[in-house]
Formats: sequence, C-alpha cells, structure tokens
Amino acid sequence: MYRKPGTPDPIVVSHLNHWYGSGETRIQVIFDATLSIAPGSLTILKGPSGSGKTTLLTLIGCLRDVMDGSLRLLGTELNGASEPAQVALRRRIGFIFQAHNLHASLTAQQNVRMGLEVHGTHGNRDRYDDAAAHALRMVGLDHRLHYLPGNLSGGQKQRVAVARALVGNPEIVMADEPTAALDQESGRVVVEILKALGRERGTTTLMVTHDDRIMGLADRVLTMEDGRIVSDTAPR
Ligand SMILES: Nc1ncnc2c1ncn2[C@@H]1O[C@H](COP(=O)(O)OP(=O)(O)OP(=O)(O)O)[C@@H](O)[C@H]1O
Repeated sequence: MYRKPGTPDPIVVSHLNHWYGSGETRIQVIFDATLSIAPGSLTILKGPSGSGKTTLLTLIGCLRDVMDGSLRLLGTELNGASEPAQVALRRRIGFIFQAHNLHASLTAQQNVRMGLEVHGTHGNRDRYDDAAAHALRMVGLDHRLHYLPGNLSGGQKQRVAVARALVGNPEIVMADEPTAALDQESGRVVVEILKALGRERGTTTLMVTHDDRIMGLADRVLTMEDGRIVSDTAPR
C-alpha cells in the first residue's frame, strides 16, 4: 500500500498503564504497553482470559479514558483528550463485536444504514440506502438486502455486522472475537474481507481473538499475559 512519507502509524501506544477499581481494590490490568501498528495491516491480539485484551482494545478504541502513558490514535493524543475530540475519533473507527447486535425487526440493509445514522455526519440521507447496499455487496450479501436477521445464517449475520462497521469508510476497524460463533469457513471469509480492505483502502484492523484457525491470516500477532504484551510475531 502507498504510504505518504512522514505519515504516523494510525495506532501508537507508549508506556500505557491501566487500573480498575480504587483504594484497596485497585488492580493494575495493563502494564507498560508499547506498540505501533502500521496502516493497512491486520493485527490479532490474543492471550488467556483476563490477560487484558479487551481493556487494551477499548482503550485504543476511545471507549475508555487513558489513565497513564501515551496513546496516539490517527495522530491525536488520547491521554487528556476532550470528550468531543474522542467522539470525533470514534466516528473514524468501525466496531465489530461478537454479539453482533443486529436489530431483529430491521432488514440487513436497514441494519447497515444504522451504521451511518448513528453518526449522522454523512450528509445526504438519500444516499444512505445506496451506501448500505454497497457495503453489503462488499461482504457478498447483495442478494440478502431485504432479509431480516432471523432468516440469515450465523455467518451471514456476522457479515452484516461487518458491513455495518464498514459503511462509514472507517480508517480503523476494531473487532472483539468477530469469528467466535462462526464455522471455520465463515470466520475465514470475515477475516479475508478485512484483509482486502487493508490492501485496497488502507484500513487498519485490530482484532481480539482466541480463534487459532485465523492466526495464520494476520500480518501480526500480539500475545498478552497478565496485562503485558509478551510476544509480537509476524506469522508469514
Ligand atoms: N470493569 C472492570 N472492573 C474491574 N475489573 C475489570 C473490569 N473489566 C475487566 N476487569 C479485570 O481486568 C482484567 C483484564 O480484563 P479483560 O476483559 O481486559 O481481559 P481479556 O483478556 O479481554 O479477557 P477475556 O478473554 O476473558 O475477554 C481481568 O482481570 C478482569 O477481571
């Protein structure tokens, strides 16, 4: 992918620490995390339950305040960032979660449209349907635009959730266990879609997963243990 000289990495974390609780029950859950993630890459964050993966992902996704250390997201320092600055950054991120949270009474296209409506920043509302249809085409579901989630398979529902995360052209996609409920082939399809976006649009993906079946598809695998990043490998 072409990269303008001097462009910073979209995610740059430096000496990040995080705690939960207060007083005697305060516990540290992230210790001195330092990493930089290249644009257009797909990075997997893995590790045992309770090792801090979701905490790190939500810190990077601007869903939790930075307490200590530095976290630069798309060139903006999050430590001390105002709420409006954080809201503006969140609009540049597409989120995909394991429980895909599709609305049962809305069609695939209407669910994806919601991805634009919640932001309310994409100008011409007449174009929302076109944008939603386009995003569903990208995930191979253009023949299911008017289906309700109840009439879609698990893999198809997850692809609708991917389309909803992608419809606003996010610069970063953050996914928490997006393939856990899927069979191997459906999981692979979801990851391949995100990889293609990296190549074609430079979208950077950070994904938490326990799913060993998809490790080989990542550009980079970070392993966490007890709140620390203990290994950083490139599978290929
Ligand atoms: N809101 C919270 N308040 C207090 N402690 C928390 C909170 N959220 C998480 N923790 C604790 O912080 C540690 C890290 O949790 P985190 O959810 O980041 O781990 P994880 O690696 O994502 O785990 P899993 O794979 O089970 O989702 C755990 O010990 C957890 O019990």
